[in-house]
Amino acid sequence: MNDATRLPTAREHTARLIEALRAVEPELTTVEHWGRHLARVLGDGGRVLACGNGGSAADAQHFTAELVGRYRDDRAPFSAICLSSETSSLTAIGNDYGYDEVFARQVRGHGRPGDVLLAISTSGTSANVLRAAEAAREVGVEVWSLTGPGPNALSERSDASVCVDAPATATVQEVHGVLVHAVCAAFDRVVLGLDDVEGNPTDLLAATEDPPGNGAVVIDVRDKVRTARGGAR
Ligand SMILES: O=C(CO)[C@@H](O)[C@H](O)[C@H](O)[C@H](O)COP(=O)(O)O
Ligand SMILES: [Zn+2]
Repeated sequence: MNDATRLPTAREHTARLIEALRAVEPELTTVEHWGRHLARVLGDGGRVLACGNGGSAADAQHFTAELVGRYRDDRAPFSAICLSSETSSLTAIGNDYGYDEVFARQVRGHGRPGDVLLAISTSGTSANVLRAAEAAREVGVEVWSLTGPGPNALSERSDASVCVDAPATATVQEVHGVLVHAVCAAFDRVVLGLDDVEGNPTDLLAATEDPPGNGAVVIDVRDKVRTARGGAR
């Protein structure tokens, strides 16, 4: 059996993962930004949607569960829906409109301007995920994607994306899992007012990273964050 068809040993598998994690390091500022931006969107009553197929469906579901439940520390729940977990919607839409529409139709149903869609695809070419990204942009939902090597069709349909440059689907999925947790940690650092990696208190106002003049949103976030912290002022 030649090297292309041979399945890696556990040691080789782990070595490939370490290499892929090193390669994705320049993208970590993007996922930190996503976490901080989500704190503003969800704190203001917005919503995040997530979707993917197979292992990426599991990643999408894992992500939304961290936000509705909790990542590490206790806090208020936030609105996050995994479109791949809605079995009755998935089967009905798939049956009535075709599998390519299963996520897009849900995006049109749940998404509101300013919301975020996290679209996950290792190939970056799955038709139902591409349709979801297109539908999101049509209704004013921001599209972030986690993909394999890029650029690809999904990254080209996204407002921002992190493309993991690894040849194996399994490795890409494993790196996506790390990135999902990194987004959640950045989100919680803002919501819970925890120190950032340099030991500086995370400043909620700075975290919005929006130009001045959007005061109402910031105030709303502060209220939600106070609730998230259990009402402490
Ligand atoms: O988990 C795995 C492979 O590790 C599979 O279930 C894999 O997710 C499926 O083949 C998906 O259909 C792949 O879709 P995508 O990541 O290319 O969008
Ligand atoms: Zn898998």
